[in-house]
Amino acid sequence: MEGIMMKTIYVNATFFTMDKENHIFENGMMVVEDQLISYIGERSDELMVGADQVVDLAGKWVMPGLVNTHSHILMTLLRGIGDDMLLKPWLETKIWPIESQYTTEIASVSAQLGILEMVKSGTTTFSDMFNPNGIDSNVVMETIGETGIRGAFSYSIFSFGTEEQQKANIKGAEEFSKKYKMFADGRLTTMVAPHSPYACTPEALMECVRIAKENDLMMHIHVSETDYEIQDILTRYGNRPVEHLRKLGVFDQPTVMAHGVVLNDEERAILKQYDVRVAHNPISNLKLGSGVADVVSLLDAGIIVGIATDSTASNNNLDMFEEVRTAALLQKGMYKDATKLPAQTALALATRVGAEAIGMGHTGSLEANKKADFITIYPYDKEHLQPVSAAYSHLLYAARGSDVCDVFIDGKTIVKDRKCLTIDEEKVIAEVNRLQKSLV
Ligand SMILES: CSC[C@H]1O[C@@H](n2cnc3c(O)ncnc32)[C@H](O)[C@@H]1O
Ligand SMILES: [Zn+2]
Repeated sequence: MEGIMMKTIYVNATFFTMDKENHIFENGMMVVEDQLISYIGERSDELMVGADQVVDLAGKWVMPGLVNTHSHILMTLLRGIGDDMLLKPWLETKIWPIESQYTTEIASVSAQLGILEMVKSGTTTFSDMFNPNGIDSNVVMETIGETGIRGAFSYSIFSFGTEEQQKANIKGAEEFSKKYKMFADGRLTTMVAPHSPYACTPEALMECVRIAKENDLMMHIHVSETDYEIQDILTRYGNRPVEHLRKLGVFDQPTVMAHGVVLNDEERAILKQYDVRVAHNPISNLKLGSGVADVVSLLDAGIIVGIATDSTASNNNLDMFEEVRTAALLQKGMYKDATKLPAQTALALATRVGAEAIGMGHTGSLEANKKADFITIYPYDKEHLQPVSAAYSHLLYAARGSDVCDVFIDGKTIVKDRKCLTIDEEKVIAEVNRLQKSLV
């Protein structure tokens, strides 16, 4: 079919566009030409002319695929390891020692399991950081490419080990970032990902800025996750993390900072000034006992915020429906004000705004000229989605990842009737269980 334009028309569904006006088209129509949406709106017989395929969605809800702005799919095999620990001992006594045993096979299978879980729960775009220690990242990237998902996959930089090892780490990150900047038909890209201000020296952070600048890449970094981190950076460098990174030039490049749990007004003003985006990981922050990010204040300050799961070792699932619901409920509870983070705003953070946060504004909403990345839910046979009349509310407050029926990315069917067409589900599950035994 190469070179031939395919025009597919989706009808008989309710379309939640998640565009800025939050249009909803009941019994609407969406036209997809190759990878792009060319029309979304009321049903029009005129536009049916020349269609290669008309798909009857039989009463389903259609919304843009969810956007997970901060994940670690290579850690999916670590689900259930290191529960009930604070971040520092969790990383230092559990996660990093286990990651030092990683092989390329473990990394690839973990990535497949993570993506399988993501797509089957409605995520079509993700932004990930991985620990490259001991693995062939080319193999992992090829594996990810085959799944059909969209996203950014970032080779992390840590200032650990000998000087030689640190140099090799930075060199590896630079080569990887360049090689895969435009990969898998443009679905996959890279960012430059220093782990954090506490795991990277100022010199390493400045090298990251250089790589990002020279290659026109975004930065992705864990920042201001815990009180401990604030004190640690203050003691080591005389400034809190945001000011420390600002001074080193990190925010001169478009940056996504994961967490932002511990921020003051002055820091929010800096983030706004430098257009730093925040990936909010509510469940991971709760589980690691880090706290609750003040999303309302971030949004009030005009900062772009996306929603994220972090890894299955601190979550412990990749269900973005659960994540965004938790995000909304936490702000209401924290402010003792039920009007905070209402359904439409929260869902926008998990779709269109999240996509913008990670520099992927070409996806995240159902609009003409955007990528055809969308998911369907059939509500009529699900008790928890009745009565169907309050659909918008249900998407935030009642829906689950397991409600997702079909997933389309770049106009291609990735999941059909809850079966992933690009990943051998049974094989991955068997391999995960075999490999996990070799790790612990
Ligand atoms: C930066 S590459 C991925 C690497 O980061 C570690 N990690 C996972 N979750 C967190 C978190 O919430 N804060 C800090 N570091 C985290 C883990 O070692 C991953 O492999
Ligand atoms: Zn993380």
